[in-house]
Parts: sequence; C-alpha cells; structure tokens
Amino acid sequence: MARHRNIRNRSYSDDYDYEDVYGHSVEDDVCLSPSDAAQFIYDRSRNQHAISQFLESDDIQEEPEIEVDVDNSRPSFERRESMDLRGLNLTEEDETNLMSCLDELRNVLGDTVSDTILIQAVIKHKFDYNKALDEILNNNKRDNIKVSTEKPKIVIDSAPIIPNLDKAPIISTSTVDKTILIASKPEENNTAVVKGFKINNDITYSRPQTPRDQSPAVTSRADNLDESKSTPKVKENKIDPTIKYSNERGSDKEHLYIVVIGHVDAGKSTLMGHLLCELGEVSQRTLHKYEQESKKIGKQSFMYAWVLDETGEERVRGITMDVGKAQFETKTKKVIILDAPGHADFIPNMITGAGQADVALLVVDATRGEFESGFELGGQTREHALLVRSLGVSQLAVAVNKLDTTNWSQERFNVIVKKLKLFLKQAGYKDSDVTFVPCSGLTGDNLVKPSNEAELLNWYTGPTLLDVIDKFNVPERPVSKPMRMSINDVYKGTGSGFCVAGRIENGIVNKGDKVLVCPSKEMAEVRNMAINELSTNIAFAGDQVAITLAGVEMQNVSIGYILSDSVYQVPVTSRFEARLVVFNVKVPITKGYPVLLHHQSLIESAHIRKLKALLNKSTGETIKKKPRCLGNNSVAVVDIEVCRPICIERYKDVKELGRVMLRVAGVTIAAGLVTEIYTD
Ligand SMILES: Nc1nc2c(ncn2[C@@H]2O[C@H](COP(=O)(O)OP(=O)(O)OP(=O)(O)O)[C@@H](O)[C@H]2O)c(=O)[nH]1
Repeated sequence: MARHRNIRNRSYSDDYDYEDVYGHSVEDDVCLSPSDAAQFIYDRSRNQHAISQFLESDDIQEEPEIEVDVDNSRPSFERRESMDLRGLNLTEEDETNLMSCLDELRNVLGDTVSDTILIQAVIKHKFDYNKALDEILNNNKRDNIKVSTEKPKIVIDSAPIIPNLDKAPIISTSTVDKTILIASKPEENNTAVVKGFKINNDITYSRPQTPRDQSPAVTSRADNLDESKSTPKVKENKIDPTIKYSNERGSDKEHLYIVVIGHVDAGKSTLMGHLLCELGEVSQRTLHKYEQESKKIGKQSFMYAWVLDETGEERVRGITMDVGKAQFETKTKKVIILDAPGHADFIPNMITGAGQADVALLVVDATRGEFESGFELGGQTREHALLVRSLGVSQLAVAVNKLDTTNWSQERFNVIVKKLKLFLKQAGYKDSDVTFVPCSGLTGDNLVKPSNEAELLNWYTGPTLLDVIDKFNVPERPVSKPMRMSINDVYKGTGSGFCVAGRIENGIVNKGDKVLVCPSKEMAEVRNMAINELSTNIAFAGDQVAITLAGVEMQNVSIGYILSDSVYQVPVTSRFEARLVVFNVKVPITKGYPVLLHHQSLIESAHIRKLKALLNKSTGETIKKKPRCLGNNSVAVVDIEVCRPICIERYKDVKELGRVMLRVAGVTIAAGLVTEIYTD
C-alpha cells in the first residue's frame, strides 16, 4: 500500500489529515453492495454480446477449408477419421510422429484448419510441431494483431511464484552489500522460476486458522530475538538505503502497480486483455486458442477476458474470481496490472488486490442502464472506489467503457463523468488526480492508439488509456523506514523451506537477512527472493516479492502476518484506537458491535470496544464525548478489540499499516485510521 502519499508530497512524519484522506463526507445515498440474494444470482449470459458485432470483418478469420492434393490422395477436413496416408510413403515411425503432431495442432487450432494443411505443414517441417504451427498461424494471421513467435509474457498458470532454490546460491548479506557497492544489476542468469501469479487463493472467505494462539505464544518466542539483537539488520545495511535504491533501480523503468476495479461485467478483463494484445504481450497463438475455446462454450465475447481470467471456473462462469496479474511497459514505466473481481462475493479478493496497488483504474460500463445499475442500485462502482481510497489509493483513471454501445455518444460520456466526479470528490479523490477516458475494451478503440471512430473523433481528442497510465505518478518508496512486508500468500516451494508472497511496504530486504515473523515473533532467514519470477538479492519498498523462508515452521505463518525488521519491530496488539468514517450501516454502531476487521490481507473478528467521541466531519472537532451510537456518515473515535493479537501501526508512523476497514455481512460499513495502539 505505498500508493497515496507522495503524490501529495507528504512526509511520513506528517500527521494525517482526515479531510485529505476521506474528503468531506459520504452522501447519505451512498449505497454499498447490500448482500441481498438477488445480487448474487447473477447470470452474465444475459448480457452476452456477439463478438462478431464488434470485431472488424478481417479480425481472427477462420481458416477456409481448402482442399489440396497431396500425391493424389485428398485427405480432407471431413475425412479425418479415415485419413489415407499411404500416398505419403511414411515409415511407421514417421506416421506415429505425424499423428502426434496433428493431435497437438488440433489442440491449439481446433477444427478450423483442414487436415491437409496440417499434414503439409508437419511434413514440410520434418515433424517439428512448433514450426508447423507457426507457419499455419502466420499464413492465417490477421492484419491487426501482431504475430509473436515469442512465448507469451502473460503467465497462464495459476501456480505461485517459487524461487528456485537449487539454482540460486545463497548469498550472505555482506556479499550482497558488496554487490550493491559496485552498483551491480541482478545476476544475468536469473532464472525464471515456476510460472504463475496466483494471488491469495485462500482468503476469499476466511483467514486460514493457523495456530497463532495455540502454538508459538506471542511472547514465548521472544528469546529468538536475542539472535537478532546480536546481529541487527540495520547495522549490516550500512549503506544509505536511498543510495542502494538508486544504484539498483536508478536506470530501470519505474514499477507501477495498478488495480483494475469496477462493477461486475463492466468489462475490466476484456479491456486489460485487449490492451495486452494490442501491446503485443499476448501471442497470436494464445489468442487464437482462446478464440476457439471460448467459441466452443458459446462465450466468444470473453476471448480477451480469458487473457486474465485463467481458471476454468472463471471462464465457465464468465466472471473474475481471483486477482489476475499481468504486466506490460509504457514509455516510462513497467506496469503491473492487478485485475480485481467485480462481483460482490469476491470483495475480499478485490481488497487484497487493492492493498498491493499504487493507483487504480476504475472501469464503468457506459451502456444505458448498466452504468446506473453499477453506480446507483447497490452496485460495486461506489464500493470499489471507496475501498481503494480507504486503502490509500489517491490517483484514479476512469475508463468509460463500452461506449461503442452508445454510438460513442458525447452526451452519455458527459452524464457519466458528471455523476462520477461528484461522487469521487465526496469519496476523497482530488479532481486533479482523476482522469476520464472514453473507450471500448471490445473494439479496442482508444486503448493504445487514438480511435478511428468518426463519432468519437468529433468530440474527443484527449489521451488514450495507455497515455493516461503512463502519466500516473509513481509514489515514493519509503526505503529508509524499518522493513515491513505484509504477507498475502503462503505456500510450499520446490526446495527446502517455504514461500511467502506479499508487498514490501517499508524498507529493504536482502537475501540472507534475518527477519521477524509477526505476530508470532519467530526469527526466520530470507533464503531466496524472487520478483516477477526472477530471483533477486535485494528488494525494496513497493516491490511484490516471493520470499523463501527458513528457520520457521510453515504452519506458524499465515496470510495477514507481517515480516518485520528484527530490531525496529512492528507493534503487536489486540486493542487499538481508530478514527472511523461510517459509510452505511443498517443498524447503528453501538458498544460491542461485532465486525470483521480487514487490515492488509488479514481478516479477523473484532468488536467496537468503546465509542469515545463523535467528530465534526469537516473540522474534526469533538461534537460529543462517549456517544451512544454511530449512524451513517458519522465520523468518530472508537476503540476496537480484535479477537487475537495482530500487527498494526499508527497511521502517522506507517500509513500502509495504519488503515483498517470494517465489514459486516459482506458490506463495508466503515474505514478508519489507527490513532493509538494499546500494549496488552
Ligand atoms: N459492447 C461491448 N462489450 C464489452 C466491452 N467490454 C467488455 N464487453 C463484454 O462485457 C462482458 C463482460 O466482460 P468482462 O471483461 O468479463 O467483464 P469484467 O468487468 O472483467 O467482469 P468481472 O471481472 O467478472 O467483474 C463480456 O461479454 C464482454 O465481451 C466493450 O467495450 N463493448
């Protein structure tokens, strides 16, 4: 959550300013995803559009069934079952090779290319399946999609990132420091480790119940700290962290994490999938495969969405369920997209995605009636925008998507912009931090290149979506602060030890460092690290890393835990004071009110222990001490008690770890800033 701050040039020592974070108030009519059953019984097929309506006629043409003579035998598409290969004079071995190549090709191409063409290509390339496939696809290529012979950069597997323990030698911290002194780049032979970007599969409904309160008692492992005290990490890192950072990253493009949010079906995955295709990040082969497969199950309009919706269930249901991840480059940045689910059922996953983001892209469906149901009728547009703002994201691009369905109507665009501007201001976004872009994820208009649509060109000459993304400011990375990393995934790696994935919120981590796993306070060693599947010796605030830990049992580490500097430790408590803004409660909040506390990737049961003061929304002055209840849109200071100790910071100390969200029955009822931490 390094998102927010710098944009407004605020230093970490600044005290927070309520107004700056949440804006003035949230309107009474703000609706936040009431979890009524009707909303969950969702049938996307209702709104299916035929892709042929939107694609130009020469897009992804099917291969015509051409019959070609091969030595007088005329094997054809229809005759697959009884292919006559005798005329080809093949040996038994060649025939077997041919058949297996044909099987492979059909897996990718389906039934769109005749057997004759397949056989010709396979024989021409001496049974080399890859060459044959390339030739067929190249012959078949469309004008507007670049053919890439490279492997797609999008990772389609859902396996987690696992540093390769066998290949990457363990380097001591001192070695790392020397490496840094000569400003070296990461090792050239960095090996891509296990493919996959799956983020936090397990937290959709509840946090795994690791024996935090049974086995290692919070204090009983404190003796582990002695080791850390004798070799404090901060002493090892003698070089100024900011110098290290500029040595390591100075010449690289800056990394920017974007979470893509919006109401279910707004077109988020399609938009991002198409953008990636336009940027050449998805090979024609992969796209062709998605086209064939989506056509087979009658969901061809989801072809681009499949680039990011990778699991079978997501594809069959036609909705995003977990956060999809992919990356591309703009002129000045390396952008990592986090495609969040829009459906109300998966808001916890969306929160995890947002928790890792620097900036957000809000996608709204411009179709008449659809924007209204996403925005006004308890849809996710408002809730998502509020949630990401509460998590600290302050820069927002709004893609006014599916404008093709309104014939690129300027009037429709203006209506949507007007409504959203008002709401976003109330939610705490500055006008200058929000940009609106008209586009269509399906037709690809105004994504990478200016649109050719005369109706749009009549009134819009502004930036494309890619330009807007390139213009985002990358927040300053707090590399000089004591190290904190919030864990959003824990999994078994291939070698010894196990892996934790998450975002480094503060500071620096070196391979070989001793870190404290909190709240259980066990010491662990950083055996290996990987960023975007490449092993690395050092990682900085803002990076998403996968770390192989040693010296601690996997069952003693959980999603939501924090890896902390062993000397300057993250506070651990079960009671804290927070300044809350209440969004939408059906029953007023009273003393003892039970909630689910969301803090980073942690979801924990909690209750309101005390209502301390009701505040004036604009000035922050106390209106009433010890109020009896809190209603909609109120601002108050409360004490919260969590059922187990958690790692938390005061907002003024570490903003990323000083924010909480309270949810009840699937609805976000309040967001808050931590103002005081009580030691138990
Ligand atoms: N006409 C039109 N249809 C679109 C456009 N973008 C997406 N669609 C269609 O809208 C439907 C939903 O698209 P998705 O990309 O899956 O939507 P999503 O927002 O990612 O859905 P969730 O992640 O499940 O919330 C699909 O049928 C798309 O083909 C567009 O720009 N124009």
